[in-house]
Amino acid sequence: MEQNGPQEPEQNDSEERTKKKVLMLGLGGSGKSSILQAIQMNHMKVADGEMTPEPTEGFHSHPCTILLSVGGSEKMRKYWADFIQDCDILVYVVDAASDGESLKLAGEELQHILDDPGLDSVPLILLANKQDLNDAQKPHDVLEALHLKPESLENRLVHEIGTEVRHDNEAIGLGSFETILAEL
Ligand SMILES: Nc1nc2c(ncn2[C@@H]2O[C@H](COP(=O)(O)OP(=O)(O)OP(=O)(O)O)[C@@H](O)[C@H]2O)c(=O)[nH]1
Ligand SMILES: [Mg+2]
Repeated sequence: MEQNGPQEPEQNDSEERTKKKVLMLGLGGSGKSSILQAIQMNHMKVADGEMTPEPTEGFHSHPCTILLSVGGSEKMRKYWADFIQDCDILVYVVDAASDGESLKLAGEELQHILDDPGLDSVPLILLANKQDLNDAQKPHDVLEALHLKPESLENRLVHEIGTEVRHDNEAIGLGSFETILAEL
């Protein structure tokens, strides 16, 4: 196909391979897209404050990280397993204010993923999102409510972080999330 616009810069494959691949999963409506958007907005705010001529690139193209989020509807969950190849860090987002049934389902879906041998010993970051809501459970209680097999957690690093994203993209907890990501 004929290209009118400027040529895309050639992708440096070896550079891409050194980036950590972070897979973000979670049931539909848990807040994955909101979290990604808030992270991108925060990076741009930093760029504005520093009078950088161009906005800082969003989290998707963070220098050391490729963050991939996959939809969590029932239809999309069938494809989760297709994305876990070469995943270095798994991020699981849970609506901490959801009812017992939804937490149970969130736990079953995560257990299914953790049972995949490809994810053996891959670190897990649990984001207990929607902490702003009155009935939100604390991160550790959310982890307990997922009823994961103890052996699934024994052989991997697990971090639990409470997060909240407001409509104006004001976000709490994402700073700790990014710090942990950078350290893993
Ligand atoms: N109160 C509150 N609402 C949130 C928070 N995070 C996300 N939401 C809301 O929850 C709804 C679902 O958020 P999304 O970010 O679309 O969820 P998702 O995980 O990307 O959902 P799928 O793409 O369907 O898998 C939206 O209405 C968000 O505004 C939060 O921390 N607190
Ligand atoms: Mg989404």
